[in-house]
This record gives sequence, structure tokens and C-alpha cells, in this order.
Amino acid sequence: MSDAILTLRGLRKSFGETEIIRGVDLELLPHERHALIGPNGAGKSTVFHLVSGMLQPSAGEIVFDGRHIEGRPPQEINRLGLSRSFQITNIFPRLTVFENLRLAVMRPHGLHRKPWTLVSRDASVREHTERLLEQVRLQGRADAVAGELSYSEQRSLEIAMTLAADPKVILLDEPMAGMSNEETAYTAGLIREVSRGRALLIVEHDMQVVFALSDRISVLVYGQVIATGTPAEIRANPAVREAYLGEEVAA
Ligand SMILES: Nc1ncnc2c1ncn2[C@@H]1O[C@H](COP(=O)(O)OP(=O)(O)OP(=O)(O)O)[C@@H](O)[C@H]1O
Repeated sequence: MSDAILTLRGLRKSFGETEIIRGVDLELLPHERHALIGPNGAGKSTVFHLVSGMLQPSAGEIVFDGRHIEGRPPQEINRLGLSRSFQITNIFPRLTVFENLRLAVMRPHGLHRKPWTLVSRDASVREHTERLLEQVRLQGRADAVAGELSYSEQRSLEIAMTLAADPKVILLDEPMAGMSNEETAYTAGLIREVSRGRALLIVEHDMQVVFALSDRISVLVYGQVIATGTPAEIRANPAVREAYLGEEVAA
């Protein structure tokens, strides 16, 4: 019996004749920060698409919190407590920060239309939204139009939206892409805070961030996990250095 909150077993995905994910095994423990790294085209985003339900696996199992979720629709997987970062394109640019986040908070409550609960629900939705804004330090920007936020502020909003349903597992796909060093450091700190008490699976190309943030790292090369271990173990692994890291992080 495994303690993992998320388990991938023999996961495979082909596009036409080409097998891109070639038997991936991976375990995410309940409170760990786990990075999935690997060269361009290794299949990292495809793994995320499979786990979040955007793509159907060709074979294999995905077990989340004791339930098989392979092939289930994204909304259902999300409702079970696995949340993938919303891309910036999911932010409504003309709505305010508060309005965007409130929509994300309301989504898991469904569309119950019981008038006698509306007032109390409104208050709790507002409270929850404010708490999330504080958590990602956007409370001062609540009334700003989302489309006018800076890039890293948009990413913070995106992270808050990911947290809205209080997920057990968060998947973040390249959250630092396109950021300056300063923005990267800020966002890394934020991710560290908001992932506390949850499991995080992150795909990120910035190796400094990956090695500083992760409890464990899995290395995906050509659709297979060639190693999983602590940052120190991964850094010292000869196969990983040969296939991916090279001398970059050898020091
Ligand atoms: N829908 C698709 N149809 C056909 N091939 C695809 C499809 N999606 C991805 N691929 C191919 O699968 C391979 C893995 O892509 P994927 O985006 O998962 O890699 P990645 O590790 O996330 O890469 P990067 O680090 O560059 O983001 C690539 O060769 C890509 O061209």
C-alpha cells in the first residue's frame, strides 16, 4: 500500500504512431514539493495534460487520493481536489482581480440557487476571496482590472485561482516562464508558502528554483522517468547528468 496522494503507473500516451509518454511511474507524497524536469519535448506538459484530464492516456493508471482518475473529465478531477494552474488566458482581462478570484471561488460551490442561503454564502465567498488575495499579497490590487496587472501579478492571481477550491494537489506548469530574476524569486517564495500543507507537482525550467524549492525531483527523458530523488541525489546521479543536467548544476 502506498502513502502517495497521486500515483502514476505505467502511464502511456501516443499521438498517432508516435509514443510520447512511454511508461511513466511517479509517486507524489501528500505534503511534498516535487518537480518534474527534463529536456524540451521530453513530455512534461503531456504528463500534466494526462493527470489533469485534458488528454486521455493510451494506457496506464492515475490514482488520486485512492480513486482512479485516468480518462475522467478535467472538471471532475478538479472537484476531487486536484487543481492545475489556470493559464493567464483563463483570467478575464476586463474584470477586476477580485471579480476574477470570486468566480474561481464560486465555481466549486456549483450553481445552487437556494435564495435563503444566498446571503450567508455571499459573505463566505467574499471572505474566502479576501483571504486568498491576502495569501498571494494582492489585497492592494483587488479593484485593479486584471488585464492591467504586471506579469508576475497575473501569475499571483493565477496561483490564487488555483487555490480557490482548496485542493490537495496543485500542478504548476512553468510558473516562472518569462519572469525577471526578481519576479522569479518573489514567485518562488509565494509558491513555497501556498503549497504548505498540500502536495505540489511543478514543471519548471529554472534549475535554481527547482533545486531550492523541491523536496524531490523526477527527471523525465524521452517519455520515461529516469530518476527520482532528493535534489542532492539528482545532482549526483550520473545518468541524469549525462541525459540532462550536464555540468550546469554540478557545482
Ligand atoms: N497533441 C499533440 N499531437 C502530436 N504531438 C504532440 C502533441 N502534444 C505534444 N506532442 C509532442 O510530444 C512531445 C512532448 O511534448 P511536451 O510539450 O509534453 O514536452 P515538454 O517536456 O513539456 O517540453 P517543453 O519543455 O519544451 O515544454 C513533443 O515532441 C511534442 O511535439
